[in-house]
Amino acid sequence: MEKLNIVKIGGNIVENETALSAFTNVFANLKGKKILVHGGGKIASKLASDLGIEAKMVNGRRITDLETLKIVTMVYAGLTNKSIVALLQANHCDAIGLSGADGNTIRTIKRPVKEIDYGFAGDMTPTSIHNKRIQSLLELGLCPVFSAITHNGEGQLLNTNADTIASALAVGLASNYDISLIYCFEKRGVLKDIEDEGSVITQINRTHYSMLKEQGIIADGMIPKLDNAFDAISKGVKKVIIKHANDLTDEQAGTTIF
Ligand SMILES: Nc1ncnc2c1ncn2[C@@H]1O[C@H](COP(=O)(O)OP(=O)(O)O)[C@@H](O)[C@H]1O
Ligand SMILES: CC(=O)N[C@@H](CCC(=O)OP(=O)(O)O)C(=O)O
Repeated sequence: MEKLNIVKIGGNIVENETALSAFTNVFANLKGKKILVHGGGKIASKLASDLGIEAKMVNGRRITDLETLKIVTMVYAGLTNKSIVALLQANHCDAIGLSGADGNTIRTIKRPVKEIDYGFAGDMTPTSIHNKRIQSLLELGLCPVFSAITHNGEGQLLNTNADTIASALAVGLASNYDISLIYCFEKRGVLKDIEDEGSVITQINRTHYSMLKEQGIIADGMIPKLDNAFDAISKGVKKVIIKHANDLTDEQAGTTIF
């Protein structure tokens, strides 16, 4: 099977001009078929605060009311997505920026209200990913760049966690490609001690993860990231790695999920 790299970059890289420029340069030069997924949560929270709207997060997920949905759509599917595409184009990577509504590439359902009402948050279903459409973009030689905005097929935009989008794309395309799913962020990998960049856990399985979560060593945004990573591995994705954005091409770097 042909190889496909699906790379996700987090908010700390996206909001840092120098880091983003260095990352897009390296990503643009990756050989073969590739997809980029980006977050931008920090920029959205800052803009919301500037506009007098308080960002509300529960378990690493944003509560997305109607006003917040407008902000995240402007930030993720607008400025952030187009800036990244322009940087990739400047590096001779033929990128095309997408929300899930574009080409109906990712259709989600509004998260049902249980104990918490997450508002306009979109959840994946087994048929969310339009693999044929995405495959045809890849066959055209384009590099799809996905923002964290999806749609429900009935005119409603929805906010979907970017780690989840990357994992769902990898699972959805796993029958067509030999996939490496790479989560890039601002640390060297999953760390035993969050203050020590030298304490990278090189390999992690579910049992080890549960133990470290119980001990509070793995916390915050790393929990949904690892949940998505294990979900991908259990559903046929060959390789899932969490690493520093500067280490994208370093095969030895980061934490491998198994
Ligand atoms: N054991 C750990 N190792 C590395 N990062 C961790 C760990 N526990 C918690 N974290 C936190 O998880 C964050 C990554 O999640 P998140 O902020 O959602 O990143 P992103 O925007 O890249 O998806 C890191 O910035 C770090 O603060
Ligand atoms: C529903 C939900 O939580 N969506 C995320 C989407 C952006 C994201 O995932 O950004 P990072 O990768 O930078 O965290 C949010 O609005 O924060």
